[in-house]
Amino acid sequence: MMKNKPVVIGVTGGTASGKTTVSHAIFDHFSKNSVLLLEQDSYYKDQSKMTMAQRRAVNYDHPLAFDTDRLIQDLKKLLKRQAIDKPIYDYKVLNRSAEVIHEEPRDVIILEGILILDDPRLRDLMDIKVFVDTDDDVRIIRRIQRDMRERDRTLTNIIDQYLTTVKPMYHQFVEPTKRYADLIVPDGGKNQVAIDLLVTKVRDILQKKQTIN
Ligand SMILES: Nc1ncnc2c1ncn2[C@@H]1O[C@H](COP(=O)(O)OP(=O)(O)O)[C@@H](O)[C@H]1O
Ligand SMILES: O=c1ccn([C@@H]2O[C@H](COP(=O)(O)O)[C@@H](O)[C@H]2O)c(=O)[nH]1
Repeated sequence: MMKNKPVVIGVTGGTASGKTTVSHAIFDHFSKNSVLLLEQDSYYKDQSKMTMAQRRAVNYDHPLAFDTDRLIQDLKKLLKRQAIDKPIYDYKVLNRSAEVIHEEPRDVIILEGILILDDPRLRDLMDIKVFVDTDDDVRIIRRIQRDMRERDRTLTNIIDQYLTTVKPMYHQFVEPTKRYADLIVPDGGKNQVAIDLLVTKVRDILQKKQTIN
């Protein structure tokens, strides 16, 4: 019997708004084999041919930093129930790793990233679009804590990057995509009502797809 098209949920918002936390909260409501988490960050362009100094100078908050064609190609494959080889991004060396993760198609795909609603081709593949809305001051505090702890960054480096690219790009490219969202979630992963609503909606879509076939 032909399998149904998977449900695609897009989760966006500024850096450190809580996208990953929300995505994991949704993920936890389903069995591991039925949900796939796809991070836009995995699709940063290959920078193997660049020096470390050149990598440090990249604007990682601009749509052109991503290999969006590959992301779209992979998402389309998953929608056709085909497996993909997902790239891995390493924030410490500012480049894609030489390895990939083999991912099997799943019933639910959660696509998470700062600029997933910027490209209409990606938007068109989503069933539900979510914007996690967190105040800028809270996000920069969280980013400082996280990037020092997990991404090998210094305070000076984080502040400099935030002021030169992260903040202006957020206002130019990320925040304007809020208009495309079906649901705006304040308070991210701690917003249990929003998480419950999303889980209910995904279950509803899955059930309808099963009934139709
Ligand atoms: N509601 C919250 N309250 C407190 N800390 C949070 C909350 N949501 C996320 N965080 C923390 O903030 C950091 C960034 O959250 P994350 O979900 O990774 O954001 P994003 O994926 O949008 O960059 C993480 O260290 C996470 O644990
Ligand atoms: O090499 C890199 C690649 C990305 N970034 C920053 O990451 C965030 C997006 O990730 P979130 O988990 O949504 O915060 C983006 O703002 C980039 O600036 C980086 O610093 N270095």
